[in-house]
Amino acid sequence: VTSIVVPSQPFQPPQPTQPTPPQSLPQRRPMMPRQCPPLINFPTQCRLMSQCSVWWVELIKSPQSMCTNQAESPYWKACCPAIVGGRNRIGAMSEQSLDSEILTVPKGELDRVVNYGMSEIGRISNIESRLMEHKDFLMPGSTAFAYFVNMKPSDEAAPIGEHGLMITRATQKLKQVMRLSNEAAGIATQKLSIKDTALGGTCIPDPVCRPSKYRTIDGSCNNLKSPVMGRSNTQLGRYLAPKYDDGIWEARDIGMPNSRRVRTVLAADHDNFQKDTTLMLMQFGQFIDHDITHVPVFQFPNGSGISCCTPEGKHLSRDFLHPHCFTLDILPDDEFYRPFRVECVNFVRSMVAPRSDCTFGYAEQLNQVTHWHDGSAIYGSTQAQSDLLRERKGGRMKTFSYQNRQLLPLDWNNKDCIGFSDSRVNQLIGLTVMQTVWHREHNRVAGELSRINPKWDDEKVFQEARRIVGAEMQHITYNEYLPVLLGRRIMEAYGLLPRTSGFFNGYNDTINGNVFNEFSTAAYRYGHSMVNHWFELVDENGATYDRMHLKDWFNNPHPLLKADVLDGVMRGLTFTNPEVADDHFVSDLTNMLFKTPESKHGGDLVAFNIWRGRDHGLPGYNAYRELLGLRKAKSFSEMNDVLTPDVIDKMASLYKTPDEIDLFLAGMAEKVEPSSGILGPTFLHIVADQFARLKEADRYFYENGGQSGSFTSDQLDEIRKTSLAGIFCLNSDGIKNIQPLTFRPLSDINPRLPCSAIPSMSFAAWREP
Ligand code: HEM
Repeated sequence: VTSIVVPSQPFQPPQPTQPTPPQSLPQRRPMMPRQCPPLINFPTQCRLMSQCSVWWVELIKSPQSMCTNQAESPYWKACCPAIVGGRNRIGAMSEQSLDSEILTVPKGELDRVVNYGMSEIGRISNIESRLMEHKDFLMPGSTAFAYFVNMKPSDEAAPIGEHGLMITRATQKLKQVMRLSNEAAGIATQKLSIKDTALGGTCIPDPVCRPSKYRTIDGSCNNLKSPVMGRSNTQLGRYLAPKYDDGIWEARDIGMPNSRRVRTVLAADHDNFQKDTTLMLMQFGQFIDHDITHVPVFQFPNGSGISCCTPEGKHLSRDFLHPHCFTLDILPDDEFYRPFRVECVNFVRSMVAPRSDCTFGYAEQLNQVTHWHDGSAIYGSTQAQSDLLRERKGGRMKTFSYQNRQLLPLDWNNKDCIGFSDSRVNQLIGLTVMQTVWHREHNRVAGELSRINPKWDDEKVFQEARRIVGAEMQHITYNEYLPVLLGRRIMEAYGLLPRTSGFFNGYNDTINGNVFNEFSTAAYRYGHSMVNHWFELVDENGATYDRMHLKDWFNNPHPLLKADVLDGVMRGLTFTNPEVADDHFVSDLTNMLFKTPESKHGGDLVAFNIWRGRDHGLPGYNAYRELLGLRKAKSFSEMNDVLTPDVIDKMASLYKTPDEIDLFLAGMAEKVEPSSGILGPTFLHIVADQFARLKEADRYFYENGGQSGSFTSDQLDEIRKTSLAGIFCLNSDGIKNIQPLTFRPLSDINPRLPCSAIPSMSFAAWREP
């Protein structure tokens, strides 16, 4: 199946769309062909550079394919083939079907276990009162507190997590009273509904869906047959059933090697730069991750963070340990932590969600943001969050105006940027820059819409602007970002390539559009490996004038008050190469994560990723090899198809059997095939499949035709002119030059150009008579 279709028309020179601007393009201009040459035997047309981004690998070898002609159009262009189609994906991973025995449980017994589950909340609350008296909560200023801020449940998530916990505890009791095997306890119990029990009130009611051109804020009513699909505060999906120690929720821990040790042996800090991408790939990747997934951890009822270790990094006595602690042990031979005498690192278990089908069964983790790629990182994932972010004038979002620059609104203490759209917004400067730029883009679009449609009220302008901004984000993701991450071959196989024209008609309401646990807890954390030691601040001439070391700037957005920082960071992201996505990570993340000015050391994000995988019961790497059609390894050496002998030897020194190997680091260590983007096969397929779900299962996907939220074809053609470079030109403080493809480094085909050579959409197609 191919989605590349030969255009039936011979090459037509493009029609000028705008008058020629006064700015001139760089002197070293590639050749301008009179007729577009074929590219790997496909006929081509002269298109905007951003619309040729999936052909980067070929274009870079074929500079004669550049076709910018200022007499016709001010924009930077290349000759590349048309892409139409994008249906019938052949690459597909499916959820494991769970066959199980039928359980018959007398009603009285069910009621008893349900009461037990409910009483657990009271028991935990008693423990919590004692711990609060003992001051076992996290204090601002500590690394553990800074970590907690990024993992904090929203007001809406906290009670739902409590519901999930009651059901999980009831299932654990059911296992005990019925003497069930691990498998039966986690899987067969899913045939038992909780609807007619005292926990029935925790079942997620189906919302009443009205036909609408706009997405709901909480993501519900996207799939009309399954209106809760993708809603915020619902469970993650899974490809494979979990391997919890008790089959239900006990973390996968028995007999497993220490996760910090796994990290230090397998993943050293070692700089190696990915030459054909920019650090923007890392930063955009994190931003869209925050749009689709955020699993919070448990907290105290008053919103304080749970402390699982003493402030000096020692273990608490059992009497003072919160039941949701899953502390990370530091072994005595740990070279980094030993001088600080740290033995214990704070780690709290992820919140669990009631199962969407309202049954007993193994625990599923809670996603507190909408699963859809819908801009929820800008707009919030609940009505209350959205309400707090809106200005209620002209369809705008609130801003904090500082020296005539529009920044993100401040939090209650007037200290940091507000976290209603996403509580992780202050985590690092690059992310706050990204959030700010997209926030501004909303207000820019709202301004343009109000200008051409002065009769529209605040609500209409807000919803239309949100719809357009969501579409722009999706377009950049599928058109510019994913092709770099996955490569064109996998993009084609999974039907991910965006079309050059026309609608996508592959909406499928039978596909589960939720984010999957394997994606959020392992595969999509690939981006942690691409993080650099610092953010460079670069000026308009391309010179680096400052560096912000990651370890010194966690959770500190204040530099953005300085006039040149937003643009400086943005330019830095487009100028710098990231670290290679592999099994190496910078020490700023592996020893210094969330270090505060008061502390000398921080946490280890890679050890946390491994630990989180066990908290979520993710099966081992070998199970995913089998799922993806690689050979299930009986011995370590059988993994030599995708792992190097060095990695295999290290794994054999840590794990007893191949089945134990944690998914995250094995996925990162896999060899990358040429033409398969930047990920090894396991993560490549998990990520591709997730983005295929987010496309095909999303009724509001921007390219869809024939749906209530579909754009007109004229509008869609305008959205297709959007590029990340264009978004930066329009929303920076004063960026004047940028390369057209910001995920790719500067080159002859991707030079720094004046912003006037980067197109942006016109709003005429939104004008209402
Ligand atoms: C300096 C940059 C970054 C920092 C400091 C950071 C930090 C974190 C932290 C603390 C967590 C939670 C760990 C836990 O489970 O306990 C996390 C989760 C995650 N990170 Fe990152 N991250 C960074 C960049 C990225 C990038 C570039 C990507 C992807 C391209 C990414 C993807 C993810 C994903 C998918 C999760 C899981 C989110 C969830 O489901 O809750 N991160 N990150």
